[in-house]
Amino acid sequence: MAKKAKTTNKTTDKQRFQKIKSFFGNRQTQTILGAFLVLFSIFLLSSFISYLFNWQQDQSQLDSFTDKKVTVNNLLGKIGASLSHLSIYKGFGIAAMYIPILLFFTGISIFLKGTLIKVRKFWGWGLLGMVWISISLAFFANKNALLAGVVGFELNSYLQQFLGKTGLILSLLFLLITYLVIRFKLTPEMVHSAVKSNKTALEDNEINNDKKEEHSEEIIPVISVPQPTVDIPLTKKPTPIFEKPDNELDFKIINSEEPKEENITIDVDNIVEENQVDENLSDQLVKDFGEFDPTLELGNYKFPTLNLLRDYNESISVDQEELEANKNRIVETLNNYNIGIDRIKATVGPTVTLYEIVPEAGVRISKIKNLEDDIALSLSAMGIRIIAPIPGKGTIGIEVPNKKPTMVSMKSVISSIKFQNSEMELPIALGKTISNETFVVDLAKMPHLLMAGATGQGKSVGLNAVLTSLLYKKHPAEVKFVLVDPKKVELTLFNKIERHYLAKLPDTDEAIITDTTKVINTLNSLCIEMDARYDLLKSAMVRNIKEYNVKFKARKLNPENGHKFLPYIVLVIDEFADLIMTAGKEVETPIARLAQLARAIGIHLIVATQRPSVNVITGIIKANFPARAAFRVTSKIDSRTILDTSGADQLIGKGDMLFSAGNDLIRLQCAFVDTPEVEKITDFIGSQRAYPDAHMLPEYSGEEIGTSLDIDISERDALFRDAALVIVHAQQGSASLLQRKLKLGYNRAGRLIDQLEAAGIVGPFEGSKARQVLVADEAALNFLLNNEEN
Ligand SMILES: Nc1ncnc2c1ncn2[C@@H]1O[C@H](COP(=O)(O)OP(=O)(O)OP(=O)(O)O)[C@@H](O)[C@H]1O
Repeated sequence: MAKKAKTTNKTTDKQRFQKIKSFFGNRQTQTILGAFLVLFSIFLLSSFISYLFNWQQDQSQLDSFTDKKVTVNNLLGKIGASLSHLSIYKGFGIAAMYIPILLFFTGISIFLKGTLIKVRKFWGWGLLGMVWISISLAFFANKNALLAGVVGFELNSYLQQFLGKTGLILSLLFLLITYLVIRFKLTPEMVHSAVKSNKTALEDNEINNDKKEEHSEEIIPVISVPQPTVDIPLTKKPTPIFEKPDNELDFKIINSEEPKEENITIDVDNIVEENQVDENLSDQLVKDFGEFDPTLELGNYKFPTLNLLRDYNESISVDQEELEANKNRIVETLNNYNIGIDRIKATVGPTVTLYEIVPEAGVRISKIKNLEDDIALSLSAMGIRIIAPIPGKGTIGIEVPNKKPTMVSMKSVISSIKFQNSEMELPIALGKTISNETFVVDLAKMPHLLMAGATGQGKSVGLNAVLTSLLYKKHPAEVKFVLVDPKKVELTLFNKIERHYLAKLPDTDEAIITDTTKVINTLNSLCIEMDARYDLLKSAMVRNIKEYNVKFKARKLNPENGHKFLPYIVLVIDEFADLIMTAGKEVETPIARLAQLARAIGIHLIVATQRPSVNVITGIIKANFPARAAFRVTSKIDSRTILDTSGADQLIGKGDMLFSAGNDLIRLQCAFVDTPEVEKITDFIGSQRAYPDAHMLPEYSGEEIGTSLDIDISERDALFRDAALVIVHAQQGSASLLQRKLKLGYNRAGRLIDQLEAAGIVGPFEGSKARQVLVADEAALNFLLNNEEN
C-alpha cells in the first residue's frame, strides 16, 4: 500500500513539475517575468544609490513603516529604503550592488529568450564576488558601516577567529588569485608579458620623447628616408643610395635602422579561443526543457484504479482430508506398480495441487510417466498431469485438480507487488502459478504470443487479462492496440478507448477490425510501419525501439528529421482460424513477416485460435511464435500442435492453462476478468480527455500505393496553397510538418504532399527523410502557381 502511495505521489509530483515547467516555458510568462526583473533591478539600483546618501536619516524612520506621517528621503520611498537597508546595511554593504546587476542581466536574458546557462554562471560568480568583497571591505568597516554590511562584518570577524587577520587576508588573496585564474585563465606568463609590453611601451615613449628633444632638427631627414633603405644589411657597409656625403649616409643608416625596429613591430593577434559549449546540444536541451515526455499531451491522464476490478472470494483453503486422501491414493497406486516412495510433498495452488514425489532409489522415471493414465484412473480425477522429472529438481510431480478450485481474480494479480513493481516494457499478469505466485511476463521479450484452446475454455478471458494488464501499466502514449475481432463481439468494449489506445487505418470509422479485407490492409500497413521504423532506427543508429525511445527522450534525435516517440504496437487477433480459412496466404505472409522482423521495432502479435490444427497454426507461424499459451484442448494432437507436447488435453478448463516460452511448461490459472469489469475500465479511460483521433497507421491501398498522383488542379485540396506556403517557408517537405502547422490528419497531409509532388513543389518520396523542396521562396511559388492558373 505504502509503495503504491509512493508511486502515485511520484507521478503527481512529476505531473506538477511538468506543469510548472510548461508554465515557465510559455513565452508570455517569460516576457512578463523578464520585464519585471529588468524594471525591478532598476528600482533596486536606484534605491541603493539613493540609500548611500540618505541612509543615516532614513534608518531611524524604518521602524514606523506604516506610519503615514513618517517619510523617508530615499528616491524609491519606504520600500526602497527598507530593501536597501536590508541588502546594504544588514547585508553585504556596497557589494550588494551586485544584486540589481545580476537581476538586470537575468531579466534581459529571459526577456530576449537568451540561454540561461550564461546567467547561471554569472550568478555563481557574482554571489561569490559579493561575499568576497564584503568580507574584504570589512577590514575598513570602522571607517564606514556601509562598506561591508552586517553580514560581511560578522563573517570577517568570525573567520578572523580561526585564521587571524593575516591569515584571512592571505586566504582572501588566494581566493582572488583562484578567481582570476579560473575566470580569466590568467597565468604568470601572461602577467609577465603584459608588464613587459607595458614597460617597453613606456620606455619607447620615453626614448621617442628624448629623441624628439635631442634631434628635433635632424629628425626631418629620417622621416624622409625612402623605404628601400630598410633592406640594407646592417653588418655590411651600406651602399649609398643617395649621392650624399658619407657622414650623412652613416647618419642615415642609424636612422634607417631605428625606424625599422620602431615601425616594424609584430602585431600579435589576440589568441581568440573558439567558442565552445560546455555541454552538447541535447544535454543543454534536456537541461532547459527536461527530458522529452511523451505522456505530456495527455498529462492529466489517470490510470484505471484498482477498485474498478471485482473482488472474488479467493483465498485458497487447504482441505486436509482431500490432501490426505489423494496422497494415500497416489502411494497406493504406485505401490501397485511396485514403485516405492521415499517422500511426498504437496503444494496447493488455485486449481491444482502439486504432489512432489521422491521415488525410492532405483525407480525409473519413465516407468512412472507411462503409468500416467492408470494413476489418473485410480485417482478418478480428470486433469492429472505427470511431470517426470520436475525440471531442475530430482522429483516427480503429479498435478491433481482441487475439488474446489479457487478463482484467480484480475484484481489480485494486478495489485501484486510483482506486477506493480515490474520494470518490464510490456508487463502482462497472466495469472497464478501452481505455487500461488503471480505470474508476470514481458510481452516485449516473448516477443509474440500464440493462444489456443477449445471453445469455452478461457481464451477470451485470457486476451482480456492481457489487455487489462497493459491498460493498468502503460500510458496511452506508450502503447497502441490494433484489434482484429472477426467474431465481432469479443473486443467491442475496447471501442470506447479508441482515441486513447487504439490504432487504425486512415479513412476507417471503426478502429476494431472485423472484416477480412481490412485485416489484410492493416497487416500490410503494419509492415509499412515496420519498415519505416527500421529506417528510423537505422538513422538513429540504435538496435531496438527501447534504445531509440531513450535517445529520443534525451533529445538526441531531431523531430525535424522525421524522428518521433514510437509507441509499442500490440496486434491482437482473436479467432485466427477464421482469417486463415478466408484469406489464407494473404494474411499468413504479412503475419509471418511481422512475426519474424517486428520484435526490434516494438510491434508485438497476440494471435488466438480455437482450432489449433496444422493448417491454421502452420509451421511458419509456429516457428515465429516461441511463446504459447494453451487452454484446454480436446485431443493430444491439438496439444502437440500448440505446445509440441501433450498436456493441454489434460487441463481442466476455466482458465487452467499451460504457458511455454521456449522449453519449460508452466501451469497457470489464468486471471479472471469479467465483461462488466472490462466495461468499467474502458468507461473509466474513455471518459477522460483523449487524443483527437486514434493512432494512425500508414496508409495501404493495395497494389497501386504511391503511384497515383493528383494531377488535376481542380481536385486539389482547399488547403493546397497554404500547405505549399508552409513547405516552402520551412524548406522541408514532410507530411508531419503539415499535420502540425495546419492541424490536419495524417491522411489529408499525405494527400497534400502527393499533390505538392504532382505540382512540382516537392520532390519524390525518399524513405524516412523529408522530401526535397523544389521551390526556393514564396515569390517563386507565386510565380509557379499563377503560371499554372494561366
Ligand atoms: N480464468 C478463468 N477463471 C475462471 N473462470 C474462467 C476463466 N476463464 C474462463 N472462465 C469461464 O469460462 C467461460 C468461457 O470463457 P471464454 O469466453 O474466455 O472462453 P473462450 O475460450 O473464449 O470461448 P470461445 O472461443 O467460445 O469464445 C467464462 O465465461 C468463465 O465462466
